[in-house]
Amino acid sequence: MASTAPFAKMNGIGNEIIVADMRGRADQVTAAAALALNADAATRFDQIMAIHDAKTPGTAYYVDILNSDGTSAQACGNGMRCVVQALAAETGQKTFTFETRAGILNAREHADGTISVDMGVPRFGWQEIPLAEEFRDTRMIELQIGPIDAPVLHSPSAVSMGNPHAIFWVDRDVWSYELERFGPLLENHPIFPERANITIAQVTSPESMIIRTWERGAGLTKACGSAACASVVAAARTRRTGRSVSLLTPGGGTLHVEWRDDDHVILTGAAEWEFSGSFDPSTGTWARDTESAA
Ligand SMILES: N[C@H](CCC[C@H](N)C(=O)O)C(=O)O
Repeated sequence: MASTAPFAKMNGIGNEIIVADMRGRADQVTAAAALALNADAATRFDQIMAIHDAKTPGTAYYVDILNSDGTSAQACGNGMRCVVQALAAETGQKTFTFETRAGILNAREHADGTISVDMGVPRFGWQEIPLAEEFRDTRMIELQIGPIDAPVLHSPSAVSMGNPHAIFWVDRDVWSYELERFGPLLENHPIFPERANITIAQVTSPESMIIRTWERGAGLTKACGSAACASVVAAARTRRTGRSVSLLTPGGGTLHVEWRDDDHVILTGAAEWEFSGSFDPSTGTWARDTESAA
């Protein structure tokens, strides 16, 4: 059995996150450990954020991201806020430079406790998202679900925030769509060779929208930060909103996204610690710290 690693169960406005401290060790959190942790109600999660020693000079840590089905993700905005809160509490530092599969990423904890993550620049090319076939204009791609002559969802915008996203624009209440039924079909649609995170978005003003996301590799979640970023970028690109938007998410929490003039997308919101423990990164066997809150 490998030695155990400390972890914190946290959430980013309801997005269930495990922050795993893998610093000073060479092993990785395995897919088997992810599946085991997710199978236990106490540690059920959407993403594991595994903090490793830095690989690249100029960065403080490398963060490896696993979905609850054991697959890897390039980006996780809500999870990054949890990582920042955990490291800020430990070190007293407020700003961090991380590396993820999607590249270098800066983040900052503000005086009010909210955290902003620079999610980098969005990509719109069909090969970059990626899509399986050429679409010159990814503001609206041909894809629909439901009856052929009366589709329930159709013509999404596609965006990469380091990870693939499709945003379906809806006029009705986002809760009136059976995302739990359509999500898996769309996530695995052949148009998305690396699968995709599927969001339905209702624009309520030039500065606000309501979103629900079916996450690739995790299913329905209470919030998805990279989907919030993708939604705002896609809405601004299609003139549905401006570039600074508040998003209401299914858990009831709000995220703020700003698509800056320098093309970077900044995600801001809260993060919350729930309890701490230690776990075996190869098997997922875990125990709660005795001094940890309930
Ligand atoms: N919850 C995450 C997104 C995880 C994305 C993941 N499901 C994937 O791309 O496979 C967030 O806050 O950005």
